[in-house]
Amino acid sequence: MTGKWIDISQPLHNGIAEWPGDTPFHYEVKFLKADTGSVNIGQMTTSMHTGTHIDAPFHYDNDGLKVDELPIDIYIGKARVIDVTGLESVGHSDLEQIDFGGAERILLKTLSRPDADVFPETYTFLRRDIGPLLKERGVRLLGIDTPSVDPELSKTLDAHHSLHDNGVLILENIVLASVEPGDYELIALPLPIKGGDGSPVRAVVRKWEG
Ligand SMILES: N[C@@H](CC(=O)c1ccccc1NC=O)C(=O)O
Ligand SMILES: [Zn+2]
Ligand SMILES: [Zn+2]
Repeated sequence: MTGKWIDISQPLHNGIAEWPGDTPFHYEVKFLKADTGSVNIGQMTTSMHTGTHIDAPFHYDNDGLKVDELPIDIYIGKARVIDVTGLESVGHSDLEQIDFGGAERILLKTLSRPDADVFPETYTFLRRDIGPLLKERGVRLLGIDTPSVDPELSKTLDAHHSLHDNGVLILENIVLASVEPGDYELIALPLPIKGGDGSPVRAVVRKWEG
């Protein structure tokens, strides 16, 4: 018996918090069935970095890969959820003693972003020494339950670059409040947006039955 799928995505709705200054998420039914005679047709406006999403390296590197160029196998497979609650930041020294179990994907549970509708004043961020450790352990995807792997006011995006320089892709704004540490199967596929700097994803996990 395989476990139930758990949705770890932030529901997208008018009122979800965008990155400060960025495009707000908006969805509306633009054409009503009453008017078209046959169908309701919705329209959505969004930043690529609102809600649960992946960053394409092009987001922070003009020469980086775009969404449609990323390998999809990164976003499907075994992932280990690691509890890092209570830490102001996470780096090499916080993770070096932790067993990743050979997982190519790790999901960090910080619980530092309690409400998807409010952009947090502070949240747990990653330090620049994290990339080499993850590479050494064979990690290819880092997921986190915060709006960014870097602090809000960072202009140098040290954590984004440290991960990128070490071949680790990034998944942000996942919801891990009801997910216990352990091994899971993850699916978090980006949309094939040509030239995209990122993409919303529907992220789901279920307990790994290895
Ligand atoms: N790095 C964040 C987003 C980000 O930094 C951002 C998003 C929209 C508008 C401005 C942003 N950063 C500005 O310095 C992310 O990856 O989602
Ligand atoms: Zn992003
Ligand atoms: Zn990011």
